[in-house]
Amino acid sequence: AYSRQKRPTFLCTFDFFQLKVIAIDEQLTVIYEDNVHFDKDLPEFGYVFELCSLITITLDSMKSSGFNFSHVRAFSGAGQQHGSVYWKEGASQILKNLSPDLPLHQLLKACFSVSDSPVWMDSSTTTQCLSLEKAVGGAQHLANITGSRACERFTGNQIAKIYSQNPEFYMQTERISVVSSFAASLFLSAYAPIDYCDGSGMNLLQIRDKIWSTACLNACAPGLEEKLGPVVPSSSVLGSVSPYYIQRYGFSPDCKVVAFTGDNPASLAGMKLEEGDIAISLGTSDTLFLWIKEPVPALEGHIFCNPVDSRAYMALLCFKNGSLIRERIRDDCASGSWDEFSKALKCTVVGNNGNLGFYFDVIEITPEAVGIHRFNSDNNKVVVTYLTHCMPRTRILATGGASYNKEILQVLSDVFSAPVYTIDTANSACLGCAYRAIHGLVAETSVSLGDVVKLAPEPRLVVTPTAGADQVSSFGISSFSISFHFIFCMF
Ligand SMILES: Nc1ncnc2c1ncn2[C@@H]1O[C@H](COP(=O)(O)OP(=O)(O)O)[C@@H](O)[C@H]1O
Ligand SMILES: O=C(CO)[C@@H](O)[C@H](O)COP(=O)(O)O
Repeated sequence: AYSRQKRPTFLCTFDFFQLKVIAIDEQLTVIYEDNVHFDKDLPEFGYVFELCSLITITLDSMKSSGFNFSHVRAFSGAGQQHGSVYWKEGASQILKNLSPDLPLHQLLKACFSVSDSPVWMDSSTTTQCLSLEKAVGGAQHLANITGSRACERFTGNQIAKIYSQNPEFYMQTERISVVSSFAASLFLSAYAPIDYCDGSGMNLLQIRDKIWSTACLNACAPGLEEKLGPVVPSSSVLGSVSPYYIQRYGFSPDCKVVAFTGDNPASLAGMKLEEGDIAISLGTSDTLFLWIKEPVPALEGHIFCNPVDSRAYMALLCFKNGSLIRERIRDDCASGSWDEFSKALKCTVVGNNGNLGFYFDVIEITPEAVGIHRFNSDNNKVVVTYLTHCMPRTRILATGGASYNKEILQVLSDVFSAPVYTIDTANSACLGCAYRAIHGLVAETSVSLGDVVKLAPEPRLVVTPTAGADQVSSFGISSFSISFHFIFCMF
């Protein structure tokens, strides 16, 4: 099916639970899409190797389905933000000499100095966060430099913890990648630089100057700049795909690898976000993000460099208790069925007669809170202020696994009093990387991503606010972030 003249651009996204792949042709039409999950397909492996295994499984399966890799002009990818991978001394030599007869996870066995690579869900670095903020003159000052106050999951603090608890592992490390640059390194068979956008999820990058902050690096671990390598614009062509993929899968030697980035930044590209839009990704985490022109870092939320336009920025709020909570509630209250879950939502009146609950099974990031907090309509504990954040023209662009659920999108629409749109795939990060791959080929000529993808399908309207929803007083809530939780807790 893929041997037609059109040359597909191929991309993948990675996190530590699943790998997704999408290929698009020159008309920006999706011609291949697949997901591989760890738990189903790889129960016997552990961690970073699992990601390598997923890449092999996915590419092998594309090959056996007849996918013509020789037509791929460029690809890019995305990975969960903040996670880190520690390459052991000598790993770059092993990477350079991969035998195409063997799968990646077998070839890279001796390559890692830390076997349990930290992922974004890790919250065990409070000590390191406090010390980083102190070292640079306080939380707001750190936010002014790096876009965020010190966050437990951010890579700099994770590195600082590894250095303080296992200095020998740190010393044996020749390179530290984030998940996205790790995956790009596999395709280049050489260490890939970190892109500006994922670099700004580390508490280490000066987001205005786009250089590592010496003060932050020094506060985390010695010799860190060398282990991190350079940072590059997110649209950079990093090089050509390595001989391993040419020989094993038939990629063209001209196929370019465009810098990989974070999953949320890639979704921003995939959803073709416009000013005034709010994107909401309902994946494992729930995230809300916007395209912004000027960074105004605060103590809540994050400002990242924009993955599409190096002069702009991206604001993001991340909520840890996302799909995993919805799954728990589905299992507790809806017999484990999304259909039952949706029916329950559908027959709940807008505003749930003033009953509401906040469900933080694990310590939440935004806000820092834990436990289950439910309030009935007589309870005064919820501070009432109406949402004022949506402009009349605001569109909510929803993505991620839970955006398949129309009833959840209806609640979203009612809470924000704004129409909710989706794109044809919930894998917007994947699609965004395909767009970024094409853009990478022309980015140096100052063509914008918007120009490259202007023919791509526009987001589709799925739901509009229920009449009167904006008048329901129980929707009065104290902050934007609380509102975001509230929408999932109505039944
Ligand atoms: N019909 C549905 N209704 C609500 N949630 C769903 C539905 N289908 C899938 N999900 C949720 O989507 C999540 C996966 O979303 P996805 O965007 O693929 O995750 P990730 O953030 O890891 O890339 C699952 O954890 C699951 O709970
Ligand atoms: O930490 C963040 C954003 O700051 C998360 O959004 C991660 O980027 C991973 O998200 P999931 O794919 O697990 O939802």
